Amino acid sequence: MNHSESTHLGTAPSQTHLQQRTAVEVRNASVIYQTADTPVHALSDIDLHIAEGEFVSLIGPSGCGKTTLMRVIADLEHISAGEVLVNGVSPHDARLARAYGYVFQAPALFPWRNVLANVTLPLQIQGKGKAEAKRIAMEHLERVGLKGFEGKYPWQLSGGMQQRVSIARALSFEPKILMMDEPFGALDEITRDRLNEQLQQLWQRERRTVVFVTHSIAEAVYLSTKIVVMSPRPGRIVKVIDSPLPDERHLGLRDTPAFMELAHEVREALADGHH
Ligand SMILES: Nc1ncnc2c1ncn2[C@@H]1O[C@H](COP(=O)(O)OP(=O)(O)OP(=O)(O)O)[C@@H](O)[C@H]1O
Repeated sequence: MNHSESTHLGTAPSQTHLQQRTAVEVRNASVIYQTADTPVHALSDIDLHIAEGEFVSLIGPSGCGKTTLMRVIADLEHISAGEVLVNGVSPHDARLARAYGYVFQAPALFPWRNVLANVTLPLQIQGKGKAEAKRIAMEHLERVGLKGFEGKYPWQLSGGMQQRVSIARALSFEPKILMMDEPFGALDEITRDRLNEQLQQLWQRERRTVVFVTHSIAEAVYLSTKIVVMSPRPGRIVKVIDSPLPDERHLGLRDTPAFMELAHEVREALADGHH
């Protein structure tokens, strides 16, 4: 297995202009969960570098530690060995500095609050005044295409719209890093395609660092500037692939040879991880 191998398939011209400041640095990190019977070695010797503004997907078989790696970066899980730095500080300090926005598989909205109140609540908890929280929330709801839906309740929205509310909520804090754990996994394929396209456009506009967990090769290839392929437990990085695709993407790109070639490379790396 070729641990942490980096392949450069060429660099899209616009990527050369990206700021290359480090967002996340993971060095030699391992995670062992202590359970009642045997310890579970979830991650082993992880080395990963994420530059500011990158869209990074973690892909691998079920149980390989994708969520664990994301949780380690986001200070939701402790490493058993190694080192993790986020914006040059520990994940804990990064969290205190409100570096993270989280979007999980289930939208986690309060059913008794309307869309606006779901987005304003954490802002108000953070100490923002009511009017300011509303202004920020409306701005972010508009960015995810939900202007006009602020008075609706979660049960009045489709799953895709609910997920867009949670994206607006995560972005309303202007987080440095957006952590997304299979955010579209529960949605039908057409909705998922649309949200992929919208997320790509959002990333285009804001160039925020994104760490994205997915099972889907197509999703990872379509969205990412960097694809991190992981092996079954204990989770290791099999390959890190820097995408040669242009930064600006439309869904039609999926039918191009360059897209298919990259998807093939990811599939091969996933298969290698099983050996
Ligand atoms: N709190 C915990 N205690 C014990 N074992 C755990 C704990 N959390 C995760 N694990 C185990 O660690 C391994 C990695 O889990 P993790 O959820 O990170 O994988 P994953 O790649 O995100 O999986 P999936 O794709 O199915 O969501 C799994 O074998 C899981 O059962």
